[in-house]
Amino acid sequence: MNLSVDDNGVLAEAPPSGGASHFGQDTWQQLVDYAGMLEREGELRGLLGPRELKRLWTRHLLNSMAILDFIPFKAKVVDVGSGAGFPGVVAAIVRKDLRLVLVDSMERRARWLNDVVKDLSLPNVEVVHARSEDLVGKVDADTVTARAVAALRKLLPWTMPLLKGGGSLLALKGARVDEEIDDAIHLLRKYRAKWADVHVVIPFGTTEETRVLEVRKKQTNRHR
Ligand SMILES: C[S@@+](CC[C@H](N)C(=O)[O-])C[C@H]1O[C@@H](n2cnc3c(N)ncnc32)[C@H](O)[C@@H]1O
Repeated sequence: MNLSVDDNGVLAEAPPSGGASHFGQDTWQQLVDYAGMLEREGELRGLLGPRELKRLWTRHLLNSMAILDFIPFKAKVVDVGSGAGFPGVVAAIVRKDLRLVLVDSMERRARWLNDVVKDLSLPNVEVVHARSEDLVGKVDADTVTARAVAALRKLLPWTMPLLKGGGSLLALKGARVDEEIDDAIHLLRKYRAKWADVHVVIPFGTTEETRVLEVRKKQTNRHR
């Protein structure tokens, strides 16, 4: 692991090399600026513990990128339980074609997310302070994302009603994702899942496998 001490004496993981040529200079600079905000304020504002700062890039920023290839071009994305901004803020920075709604039920986290949007000038992001359950009938997303929010059996009722027919839930999951799927089989049927698939990804700049659970919602029947 590559650690560095910043101007404020915070011990944090350094960004991986090659980011600017992979993502483009401006995008990479925004990611570095976002990491800087988290290093300065993340612990103070109750977003990340000191242990997490030591793996801010690999465990959080780069890990969040695992979902990006599964989001359609120009999709409307709802990130449920964004917290510090994972994966929603990372998606907004790297994929400028997307429109993102970052949802968190905790007011101080919604405030943090609004500060990030303002400081990084992210025009494609809206922050909503709400429980995802309260948004049913108010949003119609192509993609819903979630990381470290709840086990699938809880997540399905919170997220599937926010999706339009043919849309996908993309959840970053740990190694026990298959058990979570087994545990939620009856709910997959109830919430009109067409299929569920696990994509194993090694995100840019990391060496560890990450699992992206994709649950595709059935198309809505059209009556003529
Ligand atoms: C463990 S944190 C994970 C945050 C972020 N996704 C990450 O990966 O670091 C879970 C977040 O989900 C939020 N949350 C929990 N239940 C929620 C719900 N029903 N609707 C919206 N947000 C919720 C919490 O406030 C918290 O910020």
